[in-house]
Amino acid sequence: LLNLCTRHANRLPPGPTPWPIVGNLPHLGQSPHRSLAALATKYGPLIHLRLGFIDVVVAASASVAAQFLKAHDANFASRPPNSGAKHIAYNYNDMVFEPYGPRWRMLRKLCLVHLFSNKALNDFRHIRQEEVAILTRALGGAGQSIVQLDKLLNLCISNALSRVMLGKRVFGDGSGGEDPKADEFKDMAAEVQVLAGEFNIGDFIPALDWLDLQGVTKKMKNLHTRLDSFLNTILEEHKTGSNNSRVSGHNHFLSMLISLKDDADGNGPKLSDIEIKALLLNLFVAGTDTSFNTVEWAIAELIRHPKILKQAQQEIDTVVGQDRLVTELDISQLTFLQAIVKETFRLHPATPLSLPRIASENCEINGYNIPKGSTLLTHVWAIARDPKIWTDPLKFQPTRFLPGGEKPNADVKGNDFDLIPFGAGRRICAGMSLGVRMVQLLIATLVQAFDWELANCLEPENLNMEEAYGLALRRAEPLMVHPRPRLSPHVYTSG
Ligand code: HEM
Repeated sequence: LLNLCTRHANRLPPGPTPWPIVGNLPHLGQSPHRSLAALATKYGPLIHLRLGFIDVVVAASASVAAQFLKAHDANFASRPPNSGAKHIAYNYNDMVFEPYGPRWRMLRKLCLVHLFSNKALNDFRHIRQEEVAILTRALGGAGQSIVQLDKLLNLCISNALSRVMLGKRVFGDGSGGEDPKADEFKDMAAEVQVLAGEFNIGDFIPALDWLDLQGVTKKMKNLHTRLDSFLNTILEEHKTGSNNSRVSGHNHFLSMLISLKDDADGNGPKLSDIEIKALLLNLFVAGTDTSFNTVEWAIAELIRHPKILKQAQQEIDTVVGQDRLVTELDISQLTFLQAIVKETFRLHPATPLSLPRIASENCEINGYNIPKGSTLLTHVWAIARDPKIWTDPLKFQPTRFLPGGEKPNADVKGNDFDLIPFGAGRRICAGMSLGVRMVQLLIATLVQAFDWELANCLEPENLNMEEAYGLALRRAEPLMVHPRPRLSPHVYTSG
């Protein structure tokens, strides 16, 4: 019996047979999230792969994810070493890749208190609403021109974030027009997501790291230089007081970070310039792409489902009317709209494989051995499409979240493992509260204020809904649209 138990506990989860040296890297293909989902269908919801010399386990069902992120969360509270953290995120001097411990806790607390607590979110609500109103004016004034929605969404979200973090807009003058600097930043943030999502061979076969076979390291270093120069300008402006924005003041996140002092025993949260830049980088990169991709996917789905769009517009018209824009305070009354947001998070989760975690110690999950040092990938995307949990999982069907539907009480906040777009456990998305508010407000406003037509007379059923894999799951083709205003004209000109 003892023998049997020992053998059982030493067994790795099932998975495809690894090739020599490269292991299962060739199994990942162009869309690793889809390949891993297919492997989970074949081998079961807990699979093991060997990527180069690294053990990787994939949690592809709600119950397996709960085993890792609830029952064994303490053992998976850090992230594995990777070239993105080294070359882009200031050699692990950031928060996203900081190992679980006192410094990580300190950074998270700073963000929670100053950015993401209910108080902070309420204090800065007017900023989000002002930026969304600016976006609405820009879209309302588009006339016959074609709008690339993700660009304007990025501008809006980046400015809402930067007004809170830096006391000013980073892009544009607030008139809602396009800005080449914003385009450049958007491209850089998108590149971070693509490069960070790459399975870089050097991360898995250390002996090959120096060869940089895919050219990823070179691209990362180059990108880092550009991002660093962007962040240096921001930091210098603040230090020399040349921040001449109309909305500057000193009551913002960066001024607080700069003014932190050591406590008496020198252990206080004093941050170096590098640590400050790394944290700003984390927040901008993690906060912009995730949010605007989600909103872009939602509008694409609503264009393909005009009845659902109409129903959502009717709900908002009833609660808010057509003479003012919807606000964050209205959202609690918009149950159908909330269901649309949940359905978008389900079908198009911003980070399909979440962010990786690492096993600090050996542990046993579902009777399988998970070796110390294994990378855990939580397959948020596959869980949200699991046919054992969801009826017609590929259908965009917000009613599933309404009373009488299959999941009337599901929440996206890490409590219900069937739907974990923000991850779960100790390391759950730090900016979830802001992300949810921003995405809800943006989708509600775009639904309320416009009817949507696709550019070039494209029929909704022909809209390309393919994904482009990255750490954040973008649309393969950006959504090109004509927004048609549907509210009283003064709504698009006032404010
Ligand atoms: C649609 C919106 C968003 C989605 C779907 C999303 C998703 C995620 C996910 C899945 C993780 C990994 C969680 C885990 O390991 O279990 C994460 C981490 C993180 N997110 Fe988000 N996120 C969003 C918005 C934001 C925003 C707005 C911010 C900040 C401005 C942000 C900042 C972060 C940070 C700092 C981490 C790392 C947390 C840590 O390691 O302790 N995210 N996010």
